[in-house]
Amino acid sequence: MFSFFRKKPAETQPQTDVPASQAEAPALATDRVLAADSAPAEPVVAPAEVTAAVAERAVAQPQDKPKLSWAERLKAGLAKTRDKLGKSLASVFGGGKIDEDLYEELETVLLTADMGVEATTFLLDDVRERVSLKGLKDAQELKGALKDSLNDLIGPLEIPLDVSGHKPFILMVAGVNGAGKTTSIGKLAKYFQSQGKSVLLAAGDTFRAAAREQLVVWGERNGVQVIAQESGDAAAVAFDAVNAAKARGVDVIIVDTAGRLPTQLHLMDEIKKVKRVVQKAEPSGPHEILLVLDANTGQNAVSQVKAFDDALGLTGLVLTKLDGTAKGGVIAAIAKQRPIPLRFIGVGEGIDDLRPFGAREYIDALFD
Ligand SMILES: Nc1nc2c(ncn2[C@@H]2O[C@H](COP(=O)(O)OP(=O)(O)OP(=O)(O)O)[C@@H](O)[C@H]2O)c(=O)[nH]1
Repeated sequence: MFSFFRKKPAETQPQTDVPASQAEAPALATDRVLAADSAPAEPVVAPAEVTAAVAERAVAQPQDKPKLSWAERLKAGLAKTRDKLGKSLASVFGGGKIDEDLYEELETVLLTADMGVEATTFLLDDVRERVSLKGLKDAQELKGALKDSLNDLIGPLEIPLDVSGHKPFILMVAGVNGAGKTTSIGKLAKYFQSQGKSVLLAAGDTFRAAAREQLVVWGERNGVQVIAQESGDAAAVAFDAVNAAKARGVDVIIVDTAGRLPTQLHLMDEIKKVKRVVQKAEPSGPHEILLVLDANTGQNAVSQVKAFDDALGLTGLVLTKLDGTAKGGVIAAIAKQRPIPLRFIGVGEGIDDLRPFGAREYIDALFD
């Protein structure tokens, strides 16, 4: 489980403004938890398995490792993709003249980096055009042309999320099981807090008790308000949370939802209902519907984007776990087939390892 949700030894526990009684009893589940800023009226002790799961996942974040810059972490995170892509490209760009054999080699490399057929065809055509326009002759000059083509393709996905237009700004998070939704929400909450925004989380993953407890405990320890219900449906949690956020003047509300596959039609109906109910609580919302994708799924991520977009009308994407995969090229496939803004990318388990997507820095980390 994600490191900042894991329990750490006592001496490394972070200081928080949560009362000691709460901090020492993180495994309390409440009928309705108004974490951090108000004590629950009648707390109920969580079942043993939930308690154990929470203890396992709870809190902790100061990292003992030396702090690397984002550019360094991005580069380290993309090592696997770079290794695969870079090594193969090195042989393509290695020397010699630009000819059909070389384009064929390039095509294979792009396909194996999970860019997909459409993006690969686009990139090859675009590179050919650049080569003839600039009169390039040498294979070594191809690298710059490819980087520029890739930038033209994925650059339009770089549209940062601006939460200043609404108060509360309602952000709904969707994705398949285990994509990294709950952990990304923790990272996003910290990210918005660091921008001086107040954040409220709606623990709308009502299928997995541990996911709810995970958010509640994490919220308590980090001064982030969490709305959760021990039972009930996700839509009800979202409705309550939006109203609470309005009443409390919160800047950003993030609604977690349970993982689901696009083929599970009843669950897709359920998440559509969450959206409709959010709209009942606040007609202008949700202001952002984010799909969290696990980069390891490669081309399957594109199918997920299409299916969730058709069902919900996505406004943004989060691509996690780029650090554990050689399939980083999937961004190009998404850009070609369903270009939805890629708001954030995740390259590790640390709280700071999720950042806004920057096309140029991504390409540089991939090639250099
Ligand atoms: N290496 C790495 N691991 C990550 C990243 N983001 C999330 N994870 C891990 O992915 C696993 C699943 O994350 P969760 O947040 O529980 O996923 P989820 O989508 O909420 O899961 P469900 O609630 O079951 O749908 C955890 O072990 C996280 O630590 C990342 O960018 N890099």
